[in-house]
Amino acid sequence: MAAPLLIGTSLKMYFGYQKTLDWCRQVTDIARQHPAVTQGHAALFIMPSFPTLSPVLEIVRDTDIRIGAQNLSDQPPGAWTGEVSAAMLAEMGCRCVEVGHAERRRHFHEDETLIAAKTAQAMANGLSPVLCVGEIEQGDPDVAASECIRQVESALTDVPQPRETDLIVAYEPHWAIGAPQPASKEHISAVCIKLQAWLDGHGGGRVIYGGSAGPGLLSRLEGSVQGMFLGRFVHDASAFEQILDEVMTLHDASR
Ligand SMILES: O=C[C@H](O)COP(=O)(O)O
Repeated sequence: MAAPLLIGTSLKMYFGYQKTLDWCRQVTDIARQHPAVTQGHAALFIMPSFPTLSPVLEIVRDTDIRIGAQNLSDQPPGAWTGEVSAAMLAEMGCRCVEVGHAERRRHFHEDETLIAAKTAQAMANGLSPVLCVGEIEQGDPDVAASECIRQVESALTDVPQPRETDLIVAYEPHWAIGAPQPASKEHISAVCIKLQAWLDGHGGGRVIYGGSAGPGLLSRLEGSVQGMFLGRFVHDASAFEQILDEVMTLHDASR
């Protein structure tokens, strides 16, 4: 059977505590009964804010939904006030963690050295990095693909080979994040196919797309991505169900 499509979301800092738990319960209820999930065609991950990780882990306890943090420290446990270690996230039951998101690069000045250290910390503790890469300005997809490959290579600098932890690469063109619509399907496909080919030759990993993604996009991408990294357009949890319906339709069409 083909690997399940990865359908994940970061809730960023949009929701409060109670709304996060309510939303996660809704999505978990959808996942429990949706054939795309129960038949193994979709694998879900959710990245809520730090204070909600523990109750959200409890909400998804009897499912295979992966929970991850939106950030981690680049350091092992120690005197780093206000930071959260990869070791603690793994101990809690997190299975993935976001690294290198455009908002952290832009607003928190995270540079490539820091992103490489965070990626290495994640992997050393068995957390799959959801490594976000993408070009800043809209332009030629070949140039964008080269830039993304360069960013992935840089992020993996400190990771020992062969890699022992799964890598998820989220292609998120900065200009398409928080926009009215995603990048064009031609642009996304051209970049993701090149990025995936590079990963296939360099230790593996799976490319998903994020940036104003919502219902309908996965179908339009016709197999050129291995999943979606969703934001605002799944804040209504029913959108998650629509995307899982698409996964099922794609699966049925491929038989
Ligand atoms: O983490 C998710 C991405 O940055 C996409 O967010 P967005 O779909 O709200 O643009």
